[in-house]
Parts: sequence; structure tokens; C-alpha cells
Amino acid sequence: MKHIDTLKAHGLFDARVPRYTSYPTAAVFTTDVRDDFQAQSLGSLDPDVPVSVYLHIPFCERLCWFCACHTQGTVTLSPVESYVGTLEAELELLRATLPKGIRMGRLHWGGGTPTILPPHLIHRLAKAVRDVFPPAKDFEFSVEIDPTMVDRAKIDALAAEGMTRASIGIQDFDPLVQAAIGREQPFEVTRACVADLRAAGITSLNTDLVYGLPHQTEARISDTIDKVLTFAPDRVALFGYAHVPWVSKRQKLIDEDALPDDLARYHLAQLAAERFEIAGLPAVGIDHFARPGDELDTARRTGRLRRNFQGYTADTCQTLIGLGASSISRFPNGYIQNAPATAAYIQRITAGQLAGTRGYEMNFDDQVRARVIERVMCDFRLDIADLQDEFGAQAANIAPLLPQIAAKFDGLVSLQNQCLEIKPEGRALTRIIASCFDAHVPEGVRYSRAS
Ligand SMILES: C=Cc1c2[nH]c(c1C)Cc1[nH]c(c(CCC(=O)O)c1C)Cc1[nH]c(c(C)c1CCC(=O)O)Cc1[nH]c(c(C)c1C=C)C2
Ligand SMILES: C[C@H]1O[C@@H](n2cnc3c(N)ncnc32)[C@H](O)[C@@H]1O
Ligand code: MET
Ligand code: SF4
Repeated sequence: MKHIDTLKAHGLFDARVPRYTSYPTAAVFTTDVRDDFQAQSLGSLDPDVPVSVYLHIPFCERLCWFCACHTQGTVTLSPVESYVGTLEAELELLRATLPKGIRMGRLHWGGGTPTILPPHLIHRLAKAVRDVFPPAKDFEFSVEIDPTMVDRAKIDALAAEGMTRASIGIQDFDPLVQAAIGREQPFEVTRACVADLRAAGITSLNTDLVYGLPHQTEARISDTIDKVLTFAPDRVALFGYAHVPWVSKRQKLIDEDALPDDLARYHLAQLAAERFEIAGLPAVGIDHFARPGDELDTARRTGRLRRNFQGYTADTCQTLIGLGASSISRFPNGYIQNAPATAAYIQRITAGQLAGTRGYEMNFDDQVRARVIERVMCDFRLDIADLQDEFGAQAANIAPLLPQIAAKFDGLVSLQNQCLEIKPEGRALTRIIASCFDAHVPEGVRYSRAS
């Protein structure tokens, strides 16, 4: 059987499994999580251990058709300005709930489009965050940047507030592909943005690309990659296009007939991965690439790579506090998601309540499986001995799954001394293999494809 047929037989093109940016996944969260779970989790944090903070800006000036992120369009600044006020109010609620002396190890502004904020709002928001979460030693601050929605003044404002990493959205540079996803973004504009970031002293640059977009061909993605490489990015994220029009209504504008078919999509991903490897950006996990010396590459090589809602990270903080509409907080024993709709979020905060509306409290078995799935997604490998070190006897629940998986994915994985490893030729099936350890299959949820 040809290799591609083997992968196909294991569900490469048909399986619909989560992306495992968390376990259990957001689809499993429910509204009947305990009322006091969020306040109690926040209040019982150890002030000596720094936390990560994620801040969501759910506004964009344009709404790209392909996008599955939680955001809304606005042409005026007034909703953005009032939203910043709500974030300030949320920060005050957090201050009243958190133990005194808590510090922030990492801060990420995502969206939506954080760079919709003009300089004065960037300064106001950064100050409000710092007041409640003073930065710890080696503090890092990353921001998602839309090159068409930023200028030198905004970049300087972010740099002055301590931005250490910029993540720019590119997706694809081909004009036909851009037209088909409702996202015009000239190369020159992107290049000028990168030049401004460099001039402002930003040393770490990530670029986001997507494969599997309408009208994308090997020649077009290859040309995009040529252009991206001229920026000398430290990291590249290459996401498979998730076509989920039942979740993201604007995707109904995407012409499904123009989407590459299964095999074409697979080859696009393969070609891109090869090009990055050759360019000196080895793969990190299933969809990232990082230059040697970048902390993501270092984390990969030393077994310290982690997975969070943004994808792969070298962040070691156990706790992530999410602020803003739809943001998810992660505590050692569970998750809480703020009200997804911006209006509902604002209403909660304005009423003086924390905004968590759905979530999941993990039991011990969930915590073990969360670690298992994270290791599989990060290392392509699971060693029962490591699991025993961390969780003791509970690892025994997982051990019997290994020979079953080894038999099912025969030839694509290896199993020796209770250590399961996905071989390079089986890596396209990583999400599918990870799902074998998932004890929660939500009802009525349709995930995007697995590859
Ligand atoms: C910033 C962009 C994206 C984020 N997630 C996705 C993108 C493109 C992709 C994505 N996430 C989910 C789905 C649907 C299910 C699937 O096909 O796997 C897709 C296509 C699930 C999901 N992830 C998060 C949430 C809240 C959901 C929806 C669950 C639900 O309510 O049904 C967490 C999450 N993902 C992103 C953020 C910023 C975030 C948390 C705030 C980004
Ligand atoms: C934050 C990043 O998420 C990616 N992104 C946004 N929407 C989708 C989607 N439907 N499928 C895959 N990736 C997506 C983009 O690359 C963006 O820059
Ligand atoms: N909104 C920005 C962009 O599209 C950041 C990535 S998408 C959340 O470029
Ligand atoms: S890709 Fe970025 S700019 Fe486009 S709609 Fe999504 S969040 Fe907004």
C-alpha cells in the first residue's frame, strides 16, 4: 500500500478530532461548573508562582472570510475604547480576588486585532494590566499584529510597554488567494511593518500562515514562503485551514469548490514543511517551525515544549488568566471561559461579577490524560515512566492503551519499554493518535478535519 493510502486508512482525511489546545477541549466545557470555581481558583493561587495573562481584543476593522477567531467588525473606535474600560473593570475585579503579591511571567494580547488600539489606548491598557500583575523577572510580552492595521506609532507604543515578540498575520501572499479569503494584504505593506518592528528593537518575530486555502497551489504557497523567508522570522505557525462554516458564519463566503482537495492539501503541508526545514526552521510539534536558538526550538529539544490556547509555547506557567470576551483561563485543576459574546461579557463585568460562564473542573484522571495528550502533541512520544514520576499509580490507567494503539497504528508508531513514539512517517496522524487517549467525546460537536 502506498504511504498516503496507509495514512488515509487511518482516517487522515476523514477523522474529525480536536486540535487539543487544551484537554478536555473547549467543546466539553459546560455551564454547570460550580459558581465559585473561578473565584476560588483565582483566590487560592500561590503568589510566589508567576502566572501568564491572555488578553483578548475581539474587534477587527475587516472581517476576513476564512477566520474562525472570536471577533467582530467595527469601523469606529468607540466600542473599542469602551471595551478597554471594561477590561480595566475586570482587572479591578481580579485584583480583589487574587492573593496579594501575584506576578505575571508572560502577557499575550490576541484577537481579533490588538493593533486596532491607538497608542493612547495601548498605554492605558498596558498600565492597567501592570498595576494588577506586576511583571516577574524575565517577563515576556507578545502581541498579535495585523500588518494592515498598524503603524510606527502603535509599534513604538507597544515596544515602550515592553513587547518582546510580535506575531504577524500573513496567511498567504498570493492576490488570488487573498481575494478568495476576503483579506487583501500587499507584500510591501507587510514588509514595511516588519521593518518598523525591527527598527523598534523587536528581536522575536512570528508569522502566521495557513495551508488549504481556496486557490492555493504548490507554486503559490512556495512563493508565499519565499517572501516570508525574506523577513527572517524566528518562528512560523502553519495552520491547516479549518473550514467550519457552522461555527464561523463568515466562512460561508468561502467558495468550497476552490478549496484544494484532500490530497492537494496534504501536499501543500508537506511542501511547506520541507521548505522551512531546508531554510533552517525545523518543525516544532504539528504546525510550528522555529530557528535553532529560539526558545520554542530549545523547549522542543529539551522536552519542555507546552501546548496552550495559542498553539505551542515555551511558557512554563501552570496558570493562565484570560481576560476579555471569550477568553479561557486555565488553572491546575480546570478551565473557565469568559462569556463568548462581547455584549454578555460587558454586562457581567459591569454588574461587578467575574465573567466566567462555562468551564470544566478536572478530576485526577483528566489531569493525567491532559498531560498524556500534551506530551503526544509536543514530543510525538509518551513514556509511562515519566507519567509514573508525575502521577504515581494513576499512570496504570494509561499503560494498557499503549499496546492497543501500537497495534492499531502498526508501522507508524513504535512501542518499547512502555514508551510509545510516533515515527516521522506517522506524524500526520498525531491528532488522531492523541484522540485515542481522550475520555470525553462531546455530543453534537463537529470538529474540523484532522490534517
Ligand atoms: C485565533 C484563532 C483560532 C483559535 N481557534 C481556532 C482558530 C483559528 C480554531 C478553532 N478552535 C475551535 C474550532 C472549532 C472546533 C474544531 O474544529 O477543532 C476551531 C476551528 C474550538 C475552540 N477553541 C477555543 C474555543 C473557545 C473553541 C470553540 C469551542 C466552542 O465554543 O465550541 C479556544 C480558543 N481558540 C482560540 C482562542 C483565542 C481561544 C480562546 C479564547 C483561537
Ligand atoms: C491567529 C491565527 O489563526 C489562524 N486562523 C484563523 N482562522 C483560521 C482558520 N479558519 N483555520 C486555520 N487557521 C486560522 C490565522 O493564521 C491567524 O493569524
Ligand atoms: N488579526 C490579526 C491579523 O489578522 C492577528 C492574527 S488573526 C487573530 O493579522
Ligand atoms: S484573521 Fe485577524 S484580521 Fe482577519 S478577521 Fe481574523 S482576527 Fe480579524
